[in-house]
Amino acid sequence: MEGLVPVQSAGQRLVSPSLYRCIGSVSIRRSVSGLAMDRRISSKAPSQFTIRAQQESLGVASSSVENDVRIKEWEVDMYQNELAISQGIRIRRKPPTKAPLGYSGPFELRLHNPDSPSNILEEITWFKDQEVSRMKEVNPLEALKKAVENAPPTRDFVGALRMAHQRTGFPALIAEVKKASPSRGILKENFDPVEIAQAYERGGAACLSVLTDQKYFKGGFENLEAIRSAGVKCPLLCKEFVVDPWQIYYARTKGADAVLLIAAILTDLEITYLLKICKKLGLAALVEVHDEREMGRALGIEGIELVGINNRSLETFKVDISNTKTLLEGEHGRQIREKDMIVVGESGLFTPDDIAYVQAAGVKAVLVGESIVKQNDPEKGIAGLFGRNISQT
Ligand SMILES: O=P(O)(O)OC[C@@H](O)[C@@H](O)c1c[nH]c2ccccc12
Repeated sequence: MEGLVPVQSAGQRLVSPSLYRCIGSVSIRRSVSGLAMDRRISSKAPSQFTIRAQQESLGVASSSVENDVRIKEWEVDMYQNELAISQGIRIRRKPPTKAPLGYSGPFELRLHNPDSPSNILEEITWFKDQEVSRMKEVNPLEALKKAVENAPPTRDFVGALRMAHQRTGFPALIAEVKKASPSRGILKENFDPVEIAQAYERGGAACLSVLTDQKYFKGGFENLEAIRSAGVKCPLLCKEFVVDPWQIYYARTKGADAVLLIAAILTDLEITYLLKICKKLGLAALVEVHDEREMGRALGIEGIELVGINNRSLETFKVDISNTKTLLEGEHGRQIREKDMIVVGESGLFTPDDIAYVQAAGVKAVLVGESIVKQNDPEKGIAGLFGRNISQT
C-alpha cells in the first residue's frame, strides 16, 4: 500500500474521502480494481508539491489541475462500478454523474445510466452514502476510534447462537426490534424498543437485531444504545446498510456486538476489509446473501462465520422461504457444513412449520421481525412462532 497518493497533506486535501479511506494506519481503496488504480494513479498523479511547483513555474491555472484531479476521481468511481458489475452487483453505490469537463477515456463509450434509483435498495444505498457523509462531520473517525478504546467489551454473538441452538434443539433466534419497513409500513404503533427487547429476552431469544436506519425503517442508534444500557444481556446486531468503515466504528460505540454486511451492495474486497475491521473491534459480522451468486461469493471470502440467507429480495420485496432451501442445496451446502459456518434463515418466518422447514434446510439460526414484533406480547409471540416455550429448555 506504500506509494499511494496521500489522503491529506499540508492541511489541503488532494483527493476526496470517497477515494481513500483510512483504517488504522492503513489507507485502503474501495475496490479490487481500486488496488490497480492506486498504482496507476500513484504513478501518474502528481504530488501536491509537484502540482504547486508546476503551477508556479508554468503559471498553469489551478482550476485545470483541480479538473484533472476531478477527472481521476470520477474515473476511479467508474472503475469501481465496473468491478461491482463484474461481481454481479446490480446496485450502484452512488447516483451516476456526468464526466467532468475535458474527459476523454475508456468510459466515453459507456451507455447512459438512468440517474434515478432502479429499486428501493439502490435508493437506500444512495441516501446512506449522503447520510454517512453528514454524520462523519459531526463524529469524525478519529474521535470514534478514541471512544472505541474506552468502550466496554463486546458480547459473543456467534457463541450465543451456538449455545442456544444446542440448548433448545431449535434454530437459535435473533429477534428483531423493528418498527416499520418500506415493504410492510408501520408494524407497531406504540413502539417501545426497550420493552420489546426485554420481552424478547424473556421469551428465549439468543440475540437481538436492532434496526438503526431512521428514514426507511423508523429505527435509530438511540434504540441500540437504550437497549444496551437497559441491561439487556443478549448480544446485539446493528441492522444497518453499511457502505463505509466509519459505520462499523460508530455501531461499536453505540453498543453493537455484531453488524450486518449486505453482499448485494458490497464488493468482495469491501467485505474482506470490513470483516477485518469487525475483527479488530471485537464485532461479529453477519454477511447477508440473497441468491446463488452472492452465496458463491460469500463462500469464497476468507473469515466469514455467519451467513444470512434473506428470503426477501431487497430489490423487489418478494418473500419466498424456499430460497433458504435452494441456496443450501448441493455444493454450497456441502461447503457450509465443511467450514462449520452458521447459516441464519432471514425474513418471512411466521409459524412453527416455517421454522421446521428452514431447520430441515440446514439453518442453525433464524432472524425474525414482523411475526413477533406485531404481537401484543412479543414474549408469547416467540412461543407461538416455535410452537413451544424456548426460554427454558
Ligand atoms: O420482518 P421479517 O420478515 O421477519 O424479517 C426480518 C429481517 O430478516 C429483515 O428485517 C431484514 C433482513 N435483511 C435486512 C436488511 C436490511 C433491513 C432489514 C432486513
